[in-house]
Amino acid sequence: MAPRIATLTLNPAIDQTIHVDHLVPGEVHRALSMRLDAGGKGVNVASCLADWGADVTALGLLGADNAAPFESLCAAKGIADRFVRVAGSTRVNIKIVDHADTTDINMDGMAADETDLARALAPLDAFADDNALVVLSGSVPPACPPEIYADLVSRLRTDGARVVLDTSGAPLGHALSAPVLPHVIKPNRRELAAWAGQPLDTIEDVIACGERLRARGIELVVVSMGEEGALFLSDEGALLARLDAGPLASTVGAGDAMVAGLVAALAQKAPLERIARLATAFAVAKLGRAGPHLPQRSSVEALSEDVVITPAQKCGGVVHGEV
Ligand SMILES: Nc1ncnc2c1ncn2[C@@H]1O[C@H](COP(=O)(O)OP(=O)(O)O)[C@@H](O)[C@H]1O
Ligand SMILES: O=P(O)(O)OC[C@H]1O[C@](O)(COP(=O)(O)O)[C@@H](O)[C@@H]1O
Repeated sequence: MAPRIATLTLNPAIDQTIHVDHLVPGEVHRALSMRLDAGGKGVNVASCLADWGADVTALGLLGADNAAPFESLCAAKGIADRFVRVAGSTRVNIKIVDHADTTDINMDGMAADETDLARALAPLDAFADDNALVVLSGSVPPACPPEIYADLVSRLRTDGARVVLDTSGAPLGHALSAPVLPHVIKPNRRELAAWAGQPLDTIEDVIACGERLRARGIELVVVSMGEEGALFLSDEGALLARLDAGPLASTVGAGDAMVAGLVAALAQKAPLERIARLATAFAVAKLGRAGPHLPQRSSVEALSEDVVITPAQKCGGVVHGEV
């Protein structure tokens, strides 16, 4: 039986993407176009999984004053909307896209009190069992304890659920030093370096750091590295996966699409190479589109066949760090 999939987004965002020709700090710009997308990490993961054809339940907190884009997204894609509405507005994050880069300006978000958080998490109690796959994604709202993911991982794993974690900063630090660890993590290289407290300049550095985490008991460590691709580390080995992207519509949400792809593969109990292919195909497919959307499933499958997989031994060798 296919696992039931839920995403948790405690700090969602409406992404306001503004296209300009050439961004110059300090200058006045004329926008070429603007769009608004319901976003935030778990929302994007749910959206890509729904495009893939998976049944997915989205949990978290939404500001009641501007919940409409999230409601439309869930309705359009058949995502089960279990978000709790709270007084106020969900943050708006600014994404400035020019000919070369995407510049992100992310807000803190609405403060959430204990009652809000308890209400947002309550549906997980009924959801989490040994056939559940739960994705915990993104930053946490102001005033939310940074240990929240560490505590949740323990609670979900006690109930038998498999847990994928994609966060950064203090919430990641707490989750990685807790006694009970997530099954899967997907930091990007910068987030992993911040956790390690040292630069990870080479692929060997990234592998060594990922292997330290695996040695502590995380089953699958995926480190995304932008256009360099991503590293996938499990007890099946270490793979580097990469695919040239076509014209980039927006890099926002590429990491979330990658998480969606690895969840899609985990739901199929796929081996490591298939996980790496599908996760990379999801990410690259998303890069061609603005907003957290994928093309039809057959196109994503076709991309997955084109992904270039290199055993990590060939790109530097597996390094086993200290526990
Ligand atoms: N310019 C690019 N060319 C090819 N693949 C890319 C590019 N940018 C991102 N990707 C793919 O998307 C994945 C996630 O992107 P990344 O920027 O590392 O994540 P995040 O959004 O979490 O920072 C990468 O591992 C890679 O597979
Ligand atoms: O929760 P955070 O870390 O503040 O990030 C939120 C932002 O990240 C996104 O989820 C995109 O994330 P990725 O580009 O890492 O996939 C945006 O939709 C959102 O604005």
